[in-house]
This record gives sequence, structure tokens and C-alpha cells, in this order.
Amino acid sequence: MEFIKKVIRKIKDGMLQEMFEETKWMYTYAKKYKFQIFFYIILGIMTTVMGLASSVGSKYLIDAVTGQDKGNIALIAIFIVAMGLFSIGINAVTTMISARINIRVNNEIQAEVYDKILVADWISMKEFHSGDLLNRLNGDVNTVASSILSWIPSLITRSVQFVGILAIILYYDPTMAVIALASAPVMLIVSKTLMKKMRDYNKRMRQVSSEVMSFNEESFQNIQSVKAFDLVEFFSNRLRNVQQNYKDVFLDYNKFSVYTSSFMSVVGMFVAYACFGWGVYRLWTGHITFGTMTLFVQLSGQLSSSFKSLVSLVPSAISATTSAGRIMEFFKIKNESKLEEEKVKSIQNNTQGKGLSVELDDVEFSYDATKTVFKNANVVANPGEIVALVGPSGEGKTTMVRLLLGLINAKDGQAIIKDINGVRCKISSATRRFFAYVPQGNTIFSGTIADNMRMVKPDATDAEIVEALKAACAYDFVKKLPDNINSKVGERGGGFSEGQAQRISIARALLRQSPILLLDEATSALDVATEREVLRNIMNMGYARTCIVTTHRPSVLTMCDRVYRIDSGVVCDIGEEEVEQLVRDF
Ligand SMILES: Nc1ncnc2c1ncn2[C@@H]1O[C@H](COP(=O)(O)OP(=O)(O)OP(=O)(O)O)[C@@H](O)[C@H]1O
Repeated sequence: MEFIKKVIRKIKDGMLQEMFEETKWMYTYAKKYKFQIFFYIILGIMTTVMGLASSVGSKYLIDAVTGQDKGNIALIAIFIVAMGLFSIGINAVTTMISARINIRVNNEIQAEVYDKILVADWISMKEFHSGDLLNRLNGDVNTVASSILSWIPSLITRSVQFVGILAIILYYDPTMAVIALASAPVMLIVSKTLMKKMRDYNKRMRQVSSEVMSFNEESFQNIQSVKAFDLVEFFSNRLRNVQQNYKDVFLDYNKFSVYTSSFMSVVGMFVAYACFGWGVYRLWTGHITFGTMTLFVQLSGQLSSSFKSLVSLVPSAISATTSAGRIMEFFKIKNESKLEEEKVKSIQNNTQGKGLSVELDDVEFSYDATKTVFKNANVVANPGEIVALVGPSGEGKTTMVRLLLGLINAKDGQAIIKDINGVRCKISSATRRFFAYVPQGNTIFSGTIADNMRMVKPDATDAEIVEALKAACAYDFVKKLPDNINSKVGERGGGFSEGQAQRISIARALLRQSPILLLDEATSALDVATEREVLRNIMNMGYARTCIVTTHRPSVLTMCDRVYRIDSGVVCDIGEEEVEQLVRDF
């Protein structure tokens, strides 16, 4: 009793418990296909039974041919051929079922992971490199999906096969059955150690494979810098180093796999030889017929291959559960907070087109415990106003924009939006619908200009798109393109200058007609005259808009209603004189 309890405890803790949880998670996706999986298992068992029946059939065929039994040779031969043909048909059906389940589960998990990544807490997700995300989204999801059928269902069919072969051997010769089972204790003793090592190797393999993908992804994204700094050779060598790392882990794992499978094969081979030797001895002493001997030869071969397949399920189960664990990490991340959703809805319904204010009251924020980005920040921006955030680089302007977008949350104080009736609502991902945002850098997607614009307003007419492009001073160059607003844009705005891409991004934000517009260094690539014209147009579109800009250039500061400087963790509202001083200093 104590021993059983100890075994259960061992199973429950550590690696086995983890693998159990991961397997349980994998099979939540299989629930929908339980009937197909059940059918798949039944077909697998049928194939096994037919294989065994045809082996027994061949015993009777040989005994009939050698005159040791009175059987209908033609009938037995027809039976064996029929079994063979039937198995081929069943195999075709199971292959089709497996492909269908595989692709559906793959797409379902991939879509769920993708959605999760989009709604997960922004800061937590920042810990994953995008190459690692891609590797998990494709490689790990694919491994899990293809293992839905090659793990538990295969375990069932292979076990049935193993037990079936043993049962037949037991029926004809119990001693041989005992010999056949001789390997089981050896396997049980070594399996736990092997599994642990295998799982460690699997984790390392996945990790280095993510490193290779991250490296490739980053190099291609920054290919211009790689060329500009004449770093082609350097990066080419770095790739080889990353590959070397992958190769070392891969070969290590391969060596381990070869040793383990050789060890298993040697054990299997000795068992098969022992069975064969015992059969020969029984034939020699006249205890069994030639037909039974043929059956034993076939069964000992089948037993060793079925044993091998059972053993090979261990690495595939480990690989599947390791991948499942890597995907499950995403689902453990909390989602972005959505606060006061009802209030958000009522503000949306009651104040359409009437504008919204933004307020930060005594807000404190830090990314980690070691450094506060700012504290006691008090900021107000009202409809019809342009409010600027200025300050030295790295002092917290973008951080404040992230706070307004609900990507990060205040550690202290309150960040709220307020409608014209004075209804206040906490900022979270739920209030993001009131914002249009133009971030730093190029944020244009591949497709056409119109595709990019309709991303934020799917039913926008061509005229509306042109109007937004005009307001962002972008239509001047768009109208000269051969296909006007339907002209193609390359990846990350390829084919356009930085300033042109910025203006298309601003136009996209304007088309959204959100009450609050956030421009984070969004006009940095424009000349001063265009920058001022864009801001003027934005405020004269006949829409009650609150505009918050972060900038290093004082050229637009004279157009702003209020200017906040963020410096050394302090946010202060600077007066006209200081603004004029800033313009002069510039
Ligand atoms: N994801 C992050 N995790 C941890 N720290 C961060 C993160 N993003 C920014 N920081 C830190 O927060 C501080 C403020 O950064 P932020 O990007 O807000 O500055 P900024 O004023 O917008 O700078 P710039 O003018 O150069 O764009 C910096 O010290 C930066 O190192």
C-alpha cells in the first residue's frame, strides 16, 4: 500500500505531473473531434486484429500444406489476402482522418494563440522575442497538432497490438510469453531517467531553434543597417555561430537518441532471439508444428516492432508535451485590463462627435521597481486643444502615450477620460476605442494605400480616404501615383519616403475620427512648414478633437495650448515664456 502511494506521489509531482497537465491541455482541443478520434482508434485496432488474424491464418495454411492439420488451403489463402486488402483500405481512411484532424487542430490552436498574443498584457509579452513568438506559433503548434493522433490514440492501438500478440503467444506457449515480457522490468527502470533527459534535450532544442529564428528575423528587419555599416560578413559569421550552437545541441540530442534506441533495439533483439530459440527448441522436441513455428517467427518480429513503436511514442510524447508547455506559457499571461466597460459604452453612445478630455491625476509609473519613470504627474488635455509633451530623450514621453492607450497601468494615481457631461472613466484597453495613434517610425502594412486606410474604417469611401490624405498633406504625392489611393505599398511602407509614410499613417489616424489623437514623434520626418500645416488641418476638420503630441522640435510648440515637460521623473506644465525660450534655444 505504502509502495503504491509512493508511486502515485512520484507520478503526481515534477515532470510527470507537468506532462500530465500538458497532455490534458492538448486534448482539450481534441474534444470536438472525439467521435473521429474514437473511429480512428477503432480502425487502428481493426488493422491490428487483422494483422494478427492473418498471422494465425498463415499458421493454419502451413499446417494444412504440410498435412499436420485438415484445413481448406484455398479458403485460408483467400482469408489472408482479404485481410491484407482490408488493412490497406483502412490505412487509407485513417491517413485521411489524421490529416483532417491535424490541420483543423493546428489552425484552431494557432488562431487562439494569435488572439491571445494580441490581448495579452503588453509588458509581459515584451519578454518574448518576435522570432520566438513565430517559432512557437508555427513549430510548436504544428508539433502539438500532429501529436493529437500520434500520442494517446497510437498508445491505445499499439498497446492493443502488444497485448494481442502476447495473448496469442500465451495461448500457444505460456513459457514463450514470459520470455517475451522479460524486457519489461529493464525498460521500467531506465524509462524515468531517459524521459527526464529527453525532456531537457527537447526544451534546449526548442530554445536554440527560437534563437536561430529570432536572429534571422532581426537581421532581415534591419537589413538596411546591416548593409549600411558594412556588416554583411559580420552577420554572416554570427549566423554561423548561432547555427553552430543549434548544431551542437542537435547532435547531442541525436547522439542520445541513437544510444537510447540502440539500447532498446538490443533489448528487443535479445527478446526476439530468445523467443525464436525457444520456438526452435519446441519444434525440435516435437511440441509444436511448423505452422506454429511460423506463427512464432512472425509474432516475435511483430512483438519486437510493436515494442519499438511503443518505445518511440515516448520521444514523440515528450516532444509534444514540451511544445504544449511552450504554448501554454502564453495562456498563463494575464490579459490587458478592461475597466468600466459599461461606462465606456455609455460614453461612446452619448458623446459622439462632442469630444473627450484626458486627465492624469498624480500618476506614478515605473517599468520595474528600480526606476520610476515619473511620479505626481498631472496632465490635462481638452477637446479642441493641442497639448505637447516635451523633454529630453528617454525621460518618459512615449511611456505617457502608452499609459493613455492603456498598454501599461499607473502604479499610483488615476488616468481617466472625461466626457462633456463630466462622466469620468478609468483608462484601460476598453477606452482605446476613443484614441487614434500615430507611433514613432514606419507603421504602414503591405497592401495598397486604401487597404491601410480601411483597416481603421472598413466602410470608408474613396472620397473620405482622399479627404483624410489631404488633411495629412499626403494627397499631393498620392495623386501623382499611377493607381492613386490603390497604389501598392511594400512591407513596412516600402516604396515611400519616411515622411510620406508618416503622412499616410497620420491620414489613417484621422480617418478613424477618434475624439483623441496621439502623435508620438509622428511629424518628425516632415519639414517644419508641412508639420505646422498638418497640425492646423487636423484641428480644422470640424471635429471636436483632443490632440496630444510628443516632440523634440519646438517648431510646433507655439501652436499648442499647453506644453508639459517630462524631465528626471517630474512632469510640469511650462508657461509661455519658457516655451518661447525653448523655441529661441532651438
Ligand atoms: N518596455 C520597457 N521596459 C522597461 N523600460 C522601458 C521600456 N520602455 C522604455 N523604458 C524606459 O523608460 C524610460 C522612458 O522611456 P520612453 O520611451 O518613454 O522615453 P521618451 O521620452 O519617449 O524617449 P525618446 O524621446 O527617446 O523617444 C527610459 O529610461 C527607458 O529606458
